[in-house]
Amino acid sequence: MGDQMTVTALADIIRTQAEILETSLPRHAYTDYHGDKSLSIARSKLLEACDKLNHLVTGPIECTSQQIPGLLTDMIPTKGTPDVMGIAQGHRVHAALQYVCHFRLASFVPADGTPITYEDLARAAGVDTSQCTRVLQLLMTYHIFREPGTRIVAHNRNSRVLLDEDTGAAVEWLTQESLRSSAFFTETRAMSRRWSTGTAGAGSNDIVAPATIQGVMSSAQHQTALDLANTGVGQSTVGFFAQQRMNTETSMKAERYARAMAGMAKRRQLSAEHLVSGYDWAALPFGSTVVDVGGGNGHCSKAIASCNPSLNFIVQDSNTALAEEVDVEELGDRLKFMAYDFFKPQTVAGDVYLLRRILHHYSDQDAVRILQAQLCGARKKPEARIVVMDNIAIHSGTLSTLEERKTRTLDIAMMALFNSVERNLDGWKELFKMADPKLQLIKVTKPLGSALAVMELQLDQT
Ligand SMILES: C[S@@+](CC[C@H](N)C(=O)[O-])C[C@H]1O[C@@H](n2cnc3c(N)ncnc32)[C@H](O)[C@@H]1O
Repeated sequence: MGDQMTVTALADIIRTQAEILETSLPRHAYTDYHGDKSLSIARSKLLEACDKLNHLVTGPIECTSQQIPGLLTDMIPTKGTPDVMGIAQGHRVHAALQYVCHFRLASFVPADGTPITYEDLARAAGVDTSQCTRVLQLLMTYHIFREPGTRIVAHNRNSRVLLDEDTGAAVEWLTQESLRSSAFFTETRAMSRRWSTGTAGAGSNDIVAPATIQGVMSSAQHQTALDLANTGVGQSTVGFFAQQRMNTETSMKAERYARAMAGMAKRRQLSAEHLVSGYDWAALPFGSTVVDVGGGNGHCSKAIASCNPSLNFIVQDSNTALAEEVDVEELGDRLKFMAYDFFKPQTVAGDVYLLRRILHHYSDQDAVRILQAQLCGARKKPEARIVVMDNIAIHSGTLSTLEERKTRTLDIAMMALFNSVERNLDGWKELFKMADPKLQLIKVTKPLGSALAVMELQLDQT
């Protein structure tokens, strides 16, 4: 769907696709298409057309061509999302959400949809009534909370998701740490460029740092925007996770991060159900052991184990506190937790080493170290597989703009948080080759509705 389409042509697409969804699915359940590909396609066509329509009607900026001569005609044909100024102000909305999460406003609004006055809500949350009202009224324009009468507020479908502890933690983390890291995004890039010693990417104005600050410089070059936002120049460059073990505040952040990850995983596109369907677990020999590396609270292993009674699972993670979270009692001895640092040589001789949502957090250099550590285990059994479930970045223009936007957003998040990257298939192949030239990618599957692909790897024994 190009930018050349007319408003009415887009409206026609919207009508056709909307009718397909409305006649096939219950109201408000347009994501519940249960593996029906045609409904999934109808939904994505509908959303794509809405986005294009919005873009076309809004234009690049909310002003008239008289105010800025030539601007509208120059800019409408370019690819992009509507209203540049609007996008540039997105952080105001994030600030409002941050406020709501910090003061737990959602928890004081009755969950059953009955309203509460702004005054009562503010009193319960211990905040200023006027501030709280202004914050909520902005969010209402984004369909988060509703105002069913004068000076009262109630939950709607969107605001209610904040009541879920994990989802609430995800929104809080995104609007706090993650938002802060975004604010330092360009500064971090500029800093590492300025302090480069004149090699790749350095410009003629680059400063060669004096020897006295070499230590700070080399650590600063590896700093992420998140490090800079949290600790300042040259401080704590050992990475987000390690940094979180430093004190009470950071351990609280670590807990919130873990919860936030669980919250993100609750989105359908990241559901563990795609891992269950995306790999032929039933084909593994009876009694096989799946090693869930960086498996967190074991929710993925639990989902696979429930459908594959002949398999055993070892969930490894550096944060063993996560093991407390998920009830795995019904699986008995089939699922065990183990403290493990995935940069250290793997000691368990498993049949499958599962790395789900691990490698995309790391630069190529560190991701190679993680893979090589797992190969120490994989070499113990000739048939052992490594299964990587992660995002595969798409080539520009191959999917809808909305799908591409998700991948590109994640890519920037990875750069800001971890100095890492969302890899396309060639990038993944290159990474595997760097880990070991004998490590072969034997299968790639992308389950319907999943944001992540399943990549199966095996060491070539010849
Ligand atoms: C994004 S979560 C992914 C969790 C799980 N695999 C999933 O797909 O939901 C990353 C996990 O890696 C763990 N982790 C981080 N650094 C680690 C390390 N050095 N060794 C082992 N686990 C680590 C974190 O505690 C967290 O549980």
